[in-house]
Amino acid sequence: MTTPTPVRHIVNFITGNANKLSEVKAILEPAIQVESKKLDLLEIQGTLEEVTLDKCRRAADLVQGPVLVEDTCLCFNALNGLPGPYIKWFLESIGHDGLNNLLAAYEDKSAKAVCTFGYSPGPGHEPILFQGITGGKIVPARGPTNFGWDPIFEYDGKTYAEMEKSEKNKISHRGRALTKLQEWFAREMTA
Ligand SMILES: O=P(O)(O)OP(=O)(O)OP(=O)(O)OC[C@H]1O[C@@H](n2cnc3c(O)ncnc32)[C@H](O)[C@@H]1O
Ligand SMILES: [Mg+2]
Repeated sequence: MTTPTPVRHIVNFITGNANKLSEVKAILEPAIQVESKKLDLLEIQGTLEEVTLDKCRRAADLVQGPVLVEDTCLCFNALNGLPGPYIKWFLESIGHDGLNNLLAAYEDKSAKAVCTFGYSPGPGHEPILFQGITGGKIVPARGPTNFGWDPIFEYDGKTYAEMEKSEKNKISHRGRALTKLQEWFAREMTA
């Protein structure tokens, strides 16, 4: 009897964010090889799922092939989930201090980091979504400031920015979403 040769999967991750790319590579490789195209995709307004579905369809049309995309949200519970998918613009406009100040009037500083990946086999196919959520709280910035809102999101006593990369990837919104993607790839692509 011959043992089946393991299939090596390749994904084309479309993103304009180098930090996301390096985390995705660290988590998926070598089992899934991550290639990438740097494109800033237009993002619609809507629910977390709608934003990623549209981003994924748009990416598949642009590259005319299989694609992986991802949209990240930071949802403040006291604000019923805002800034949510608009976190990038809030962060760029008001920074870490401003984001903390948004919660000044509330006792509840809890937040959810939500990562939604969309995978499409190509144009015309409905994307498949993989979502990961990590609960934490918003705190005054601590740690290196090289990736987005990492310094103000605290999980289990440490901000994401204070963690080793491998430590963050184990418990992060992105790590959790990618565990689901890995399980799906292992199931679907070997069937
Ligand atoms: O091209 P894309 O993949 O869309 O990359 P982006 O940087 O535009 O990313 P999003 O649209 O998903 O916006 C999410 C915002 O949150 C930031 N962000 C994403 N993941 C993060 C993480 O794990 N830790 C801290 N900040 C993060 C990111 O820098 C953006 O400002
Ligand atoms: Mg974006």
